[in-house]
Amino acid sequence: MSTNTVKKIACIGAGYVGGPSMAVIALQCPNIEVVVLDINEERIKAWNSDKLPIYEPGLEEVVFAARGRNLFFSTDTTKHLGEADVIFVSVNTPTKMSGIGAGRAADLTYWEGAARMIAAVSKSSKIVVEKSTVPVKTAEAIAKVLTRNCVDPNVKFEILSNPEFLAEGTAISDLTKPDRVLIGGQETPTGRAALEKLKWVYAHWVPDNRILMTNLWSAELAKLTANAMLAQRISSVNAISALCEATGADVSQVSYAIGMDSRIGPKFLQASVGFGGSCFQKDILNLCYVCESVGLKEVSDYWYTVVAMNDYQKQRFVERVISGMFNTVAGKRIAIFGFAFKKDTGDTRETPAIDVCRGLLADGAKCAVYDPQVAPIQMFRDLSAPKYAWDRPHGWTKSENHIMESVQAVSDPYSCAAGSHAICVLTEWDEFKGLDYAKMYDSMVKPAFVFDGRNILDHDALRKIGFVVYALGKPLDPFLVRG
Ligand SMILES: NC(=O)c1ccc[n+]([C@@H]2O[C@H](COP(=O)([O-])OP(=O)(O)OC[C@H]3O[C@@H](n4cnc5c(N)ncnc54)[C@H](O)[C@@H]3O)[C@@H](O)[C@H]2O)c1
Ligand SMILES: O=c1ccn([C@@H]2O[C@H](COP(=O)(O)OP(=O)(O)O[C@H]3O[C@H](CO)[C@@H](O)[C@H](O)[C@H]3O)[C@@H](O)[C@H]2O)c(=O)[nH]1
Repeated sequence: MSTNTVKKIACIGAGYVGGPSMAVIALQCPNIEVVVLDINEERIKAWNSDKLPIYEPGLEEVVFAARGRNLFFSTDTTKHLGEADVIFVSVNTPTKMSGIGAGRAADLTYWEGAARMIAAVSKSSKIVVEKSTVPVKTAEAIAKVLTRNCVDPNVKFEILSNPEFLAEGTAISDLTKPDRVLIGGQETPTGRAALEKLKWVYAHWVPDNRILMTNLWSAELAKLTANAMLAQRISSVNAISALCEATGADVSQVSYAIGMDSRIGPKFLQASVGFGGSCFQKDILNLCYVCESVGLKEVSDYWYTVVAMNDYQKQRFVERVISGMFNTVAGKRIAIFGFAFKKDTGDTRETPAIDVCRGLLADGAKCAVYDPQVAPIQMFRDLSAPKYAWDRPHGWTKSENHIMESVQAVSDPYSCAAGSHAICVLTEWDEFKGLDYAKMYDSMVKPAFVFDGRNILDHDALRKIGFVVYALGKPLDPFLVRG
């Protein structure tokens, strides 16, 4: 038998990363027992039910195939952490809300809690794998927590960094056919042995040349850098979208033209109302904070502009809506099409829809929101939560009355548009492309506006119906240009 054999894997954190990534490992490695653990009992209950706690194309098939065979979801951390030889930690690493580094630094409370749990129950040596996105050098801190808290001095911990690059909405295909799997470890004999063990797990389905092995700090930093560079592309094209509107250029044509340059490439050049999601902003702020803490203020300032440009883009969109509608939206019903941060997910973390709705509500609008995957309770929570409160297991539940009064969650797009002055497209759901806009037009207040924050609709067809159309980064409709 190979010395690399892993018999049991446990994962702390049954969220968007822990759930899907462990399900794929279980499916691909039927001889390894995989147990996903969480402190959130409701979440574990949902993972064990027919209605999984997250929506992700292809996820049900994978979970239903492996669950009960070699994939388990549990809250019994003591038993399963004690038995596992490899432990992934995939807990949330939110932005700090208070204290030193508030608003930028990563809050490692959950990570430290997980490390203390591992130390308390470990009676045999373990490989502990950082799956969460963490600041560079976290492995060093975690090693100290583990070794100083473990009751048995013979127990050894080897820490690996194995950041996750999946994107929501495509998680299962990203996990099944990853561009690369990155594993960082210590450059010592025991570190190299641990690297080989984890590589052995992935080698069940990932080709050898796609499994990269680096030192710990490179792996930790590569994750933050990948997200920073992806977000930077979006902020760059969004910056150009503003210039397009001012000059009559068309951002889709500009993106296409530059994307044909093989050095630039065509992906991630889609102008939008702004990037959202739980990772980009958090990880850039985290990167900025790491830079600052080692005295690299200029480097920090450089990356910070990516977030600042994203905030500008969301604000710019709100201002376009308000100025287009005769400088006021007070008392006007605005149909919001899409609340999730991207299509094919029900996730609303840091979705640009939150900032756009808040901006419109602040000007007195009434927002009617339709999203095929987002539950109304989630929308209300998001619109009333303080910044960064969402990324905590026992999150924010308070809803402010004035938000409840001005926001309506609607279960179909036609009722959402009826009686509205404008439709704002904030998520690129495919179903929005095939709707009967002529029917909607007839039910709306005139002039009826469409503000397409994703550039997914047929703008010429909408204009023919009679809509005044704003398309992000495209030549402005004369109606919207102030005389
Ligand atoms: N969401 C993504 O697409 C994505 C992709 C790559 C990396 N990441 C990173 O992965 C990490 C996890 O992200 P996520 O989206 O899965 O978060 P999530 O909030 O969906 O899941 C984290 C889970 O950890 C649980 N948890 C926290 N502390 C715990 C503890 N001590 N014991 C047991 N469970 C605990 C929480 O209850 C929660 O269910 C973050 O660092 C994130 O930046 C996320
Ligand atoms: O050209 C583009 C591409 C994306 N977006 C927006 O950018 C955000 C993020 O999209 P995406 O990156 O596809 O989804 P995430 O699930 O946030 O995945 C990112 O963040 C994850 C968490 O770290 C990483 O693992 C992934 O590699 C990285 O793509 C969304 O609001 C998108 O609508 C654009 O506006 N224009």
